[in-house]
Amino acid sequence: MESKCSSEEEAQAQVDIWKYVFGFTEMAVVKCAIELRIADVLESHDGRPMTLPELSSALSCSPPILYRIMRFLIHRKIFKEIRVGQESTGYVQSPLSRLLMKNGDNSMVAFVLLESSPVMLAPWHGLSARALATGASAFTAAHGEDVWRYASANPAHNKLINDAMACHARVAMSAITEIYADVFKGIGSLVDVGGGDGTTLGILVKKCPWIRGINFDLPHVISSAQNWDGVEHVGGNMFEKIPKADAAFLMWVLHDWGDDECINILKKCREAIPGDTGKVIIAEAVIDEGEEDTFKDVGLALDMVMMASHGQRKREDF
Ligand SMILES: C[S@@+](CC[C@H](N)C(=O)[O-])C[C@H]1O[C@@H](n2cnc3c(N)ncnc32)[C@H](O)[C@@H]1O
Ligand SMILES: O=c1cc(-c2ccc(O)cc2)oc2c(O)c(O)ccc12
Repeated sequence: MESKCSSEEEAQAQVDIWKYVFGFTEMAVVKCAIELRIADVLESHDGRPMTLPELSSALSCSPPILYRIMRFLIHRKIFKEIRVGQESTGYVQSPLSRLLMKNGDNSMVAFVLLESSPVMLAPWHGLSARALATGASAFTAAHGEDVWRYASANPAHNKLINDAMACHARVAMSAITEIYADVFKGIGSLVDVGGGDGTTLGILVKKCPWIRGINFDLPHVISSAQNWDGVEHVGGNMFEKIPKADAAFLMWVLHDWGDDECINILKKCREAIPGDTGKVIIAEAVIDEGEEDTFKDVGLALDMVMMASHGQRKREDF
């Protein structure tokens, strides 16, 4: 059956296609804003607007180039421009630009730097080859080894991953401990399997001080993890043995793996917890096919990241 488009739809398509033609510019310019520390400098101006000469001098940037960068970011509502006196305008922060401050609350800087790193971008060029073949992930095709092996041999990339995961952990754990507080009642010890740098458990133990935390991850991740009160770090391989605890927690781990590997991880969790009272708590992004939820775009993008990086798909799809 032929589907007819209205002339308005066709006109809109002529506009929309440019979003994809120039899609990469958003990530690139946001990364540039982070590197220049635009949000940090504006924040240190005590909420007062900064004019172009003031901002370019504080950042040691060329004013005409900074003007164009700011025009782009303001159009996308990342920063705001307000009137200063009769003649001039100045730049100020927005809720979005505050997430681009290096040490801001809920900073997403580390996540942007991971996703825009050359190591992460290379596999995207092999996505169609991945769809046509049944072998390794696009990451392995691009770099010759899987993400975790690559990270263990490249400390700078390992840090990018762990810092990015910590960004997500801070946001996710503040919501999880608020909304699902009851899940953690009565748990004496909890092992976070693939827990990264321990941020997740650091936050959990602070909110639920009756829990003794065991942060379990690959040895190269544990060797650079930070210290957290009430959290012990253990290095190892979750496919071999997971430290014993009353409960096992898995966040953003199962979606990295295929079905057979997930079954093996879950079996190892089963061996680590008490047979009668043990709990396995799983925190994952869910794509709900039926409903339009606020984070649907993010979930679908994350699914593509899984496909490019690990070769997996979100499990609830099938
Ligand atoms: C996507 S990250 C999630 C980190 C953390 N759970 C979070 O949500 O912030 C997956 C973690 O699994 C860890 N991992 C991968 N293979 C592992 C293995 N065989 N044994 C233990 N941890 C592993 C990685 O090092 C990484 O820290
Ligand atoms: O957003 C990501 C990114 C990665 C990732 C990190 C480093 C690489 O060299 C490739 C991919 O991995 C993720 C992941 O495993 C996950 O569970 C969620 C998000 C991401």
